[in-house]
Amino acid sequence: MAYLARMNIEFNKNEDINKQLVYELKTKLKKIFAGGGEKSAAKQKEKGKMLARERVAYLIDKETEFLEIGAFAADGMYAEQGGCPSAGVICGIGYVSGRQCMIVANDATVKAGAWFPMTAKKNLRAQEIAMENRLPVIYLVDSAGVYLPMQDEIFPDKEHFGRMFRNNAMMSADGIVQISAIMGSCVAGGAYLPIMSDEAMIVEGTGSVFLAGSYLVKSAIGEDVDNETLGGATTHCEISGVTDYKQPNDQAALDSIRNIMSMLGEPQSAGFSRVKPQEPKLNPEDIFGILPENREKQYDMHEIIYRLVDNSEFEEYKKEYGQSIICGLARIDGWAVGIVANQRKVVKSKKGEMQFGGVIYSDSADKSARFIMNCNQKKIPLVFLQDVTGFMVGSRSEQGGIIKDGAKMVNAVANSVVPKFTIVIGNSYGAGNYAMCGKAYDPRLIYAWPSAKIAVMGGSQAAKTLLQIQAASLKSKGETITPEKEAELLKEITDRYDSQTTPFYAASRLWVDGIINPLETRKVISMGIEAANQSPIKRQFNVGIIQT
Ligand SMILES: CC(C)=CC(=O)SCCNC(=O)CCNC(=O)[C@H](O)C(C)(C)COP(=O)(O)OP(=O)(O)OC[C@H]1O[C@@H](n2cnc3c(N)ncnc32)[C@H](O)[C@@H]1OP(=O)(O)O
Repeated sequence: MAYLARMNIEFNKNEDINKQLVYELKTKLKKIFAGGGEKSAAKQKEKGKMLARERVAYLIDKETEFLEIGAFAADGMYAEQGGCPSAGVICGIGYVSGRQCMIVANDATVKAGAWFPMTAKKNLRAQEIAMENRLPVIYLVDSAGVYLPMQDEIFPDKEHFGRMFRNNAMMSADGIVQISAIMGSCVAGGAYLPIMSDEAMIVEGTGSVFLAGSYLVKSAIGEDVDNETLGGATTHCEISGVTDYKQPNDQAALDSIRNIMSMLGEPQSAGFSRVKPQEPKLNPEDIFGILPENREKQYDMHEIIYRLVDNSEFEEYKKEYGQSIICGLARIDGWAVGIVANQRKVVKSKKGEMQFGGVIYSDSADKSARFIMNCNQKKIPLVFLQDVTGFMVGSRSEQGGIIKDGAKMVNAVANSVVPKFTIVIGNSYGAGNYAMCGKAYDPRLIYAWPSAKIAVMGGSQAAKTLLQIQAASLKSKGETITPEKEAELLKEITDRYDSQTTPFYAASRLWVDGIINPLETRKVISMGIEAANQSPIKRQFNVGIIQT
């Protein structure tokens, strides 16, 4: 009874804190959804324009989900420039006339939709998702081009603005549909994008598209001309032939896109297995009470898995072996998935030794590599549930060949041809982030729970490591570090690490596609597999050279 009472107290405490984190997430999102603010929104409205989020809401099918990508992009990154909510562009997967597509909508309330460095990263991520899944792309364009004060960070490099048009061309050649609506000023860099789409429509009176606006034309060649004459709907639909359809207002342009989308031919199918979806038998709301409020504490990851999968049924692979990672088959919203999840409670190794929770050992890496290969063989999409502190360190582990077993797992993850989805539940530290399909390993989608922490190592670990390096360096010069200086340094490093380890820090830099309420996890994975199912696997699964 005492144990149960203690469990209840823990459960309630976890529940309070995890629900509070979700509340904070919603509050932050609400602020971000306000874009560039009321004054700026009113200016757009005066021109008769809809706001970017209103356009997206009007475009998508009623009562369908919109899976937003990068809502937190750039959050807190450009304070000096007055901020750049959602990096000034709304991106996400939505349903238009029954078809899943990628929607990219510039937010003109944020510096006239000009591109900051994170705007480029986000646009390219949206295109990457579209390309991998062969999703049609709808661009609702309203952009002043490069954010001029930061041009050196946006303009010429491979992952900068120019890559967008390169991708437009490559996608078009690859048969991926792209439709654009010019719904505001599209200047310079902003001008190519719609015209490189398959077809572009333009809104009369508010839409304009030109390589240089009236100010630049005046300074470059001395011509006095207004923006409407330079590149308005009449110029481009009647004189230049640059745009394909003239629309009287935003609503008409969006209706026209819906009409075009309704006529697309059927997509191909990758043939992933799906049966009738079932809700989990165990209540997903319990996750709030099971997930410890503190990232150091243990819990049984099985309990989370049972609350994410259909009918709470999980076919566990090598259950008794390499237990610090849990592998197994299940269904999520009807889709067959192979789950690879870090176990966060202490487990026993095959030799009966205790293994720390959240740590990858030789046996668990070896098991995971084989399970991942199996899923590739069977065309089953992979889902990684991350709560990992890294690979096991120390002489015993090194002598046991942890590097070669870890390399095997990394190899299998990197070479997987089935789509991969990653949910960062708790810690995502060190090479554990890589082996568990962090952003560098091409997950089709990667989302974090508000409880996530992403860094090369935990704050206090990093501080102690750095301190030892510094102390050794001083010692080699015949100096010592005072206890006061040591304490000051420890605090400074821990604070910096802690501030950089939050899910918000990660999401603002697009290390993850977003932060979600744990209850949204099934939806994210299901929509992700539905998208991936439109892109047949082209490559034969083959791992590189692995050490046995
Ligand atoms: C990629 C390549 C090859 C090239 C490029 O992209 S170069 C970029 C060239 N772009 C321009 O020259 C556009 C300049 N902007 C404009 O002409 C106008 O802003 C507009 C016609 C696009 C929109 O006019 P609107 O009256 O609706 O909005 P503004 O009041 O003018 O602007 C709102 C807000 O945004 C700032 N802004 C606008 N464009 C840029 C930009 N390109 N870079 C930096 N900042 C920009 C503008 O200063 C204003 O800021 P505040 O709200 O802080 O005053």
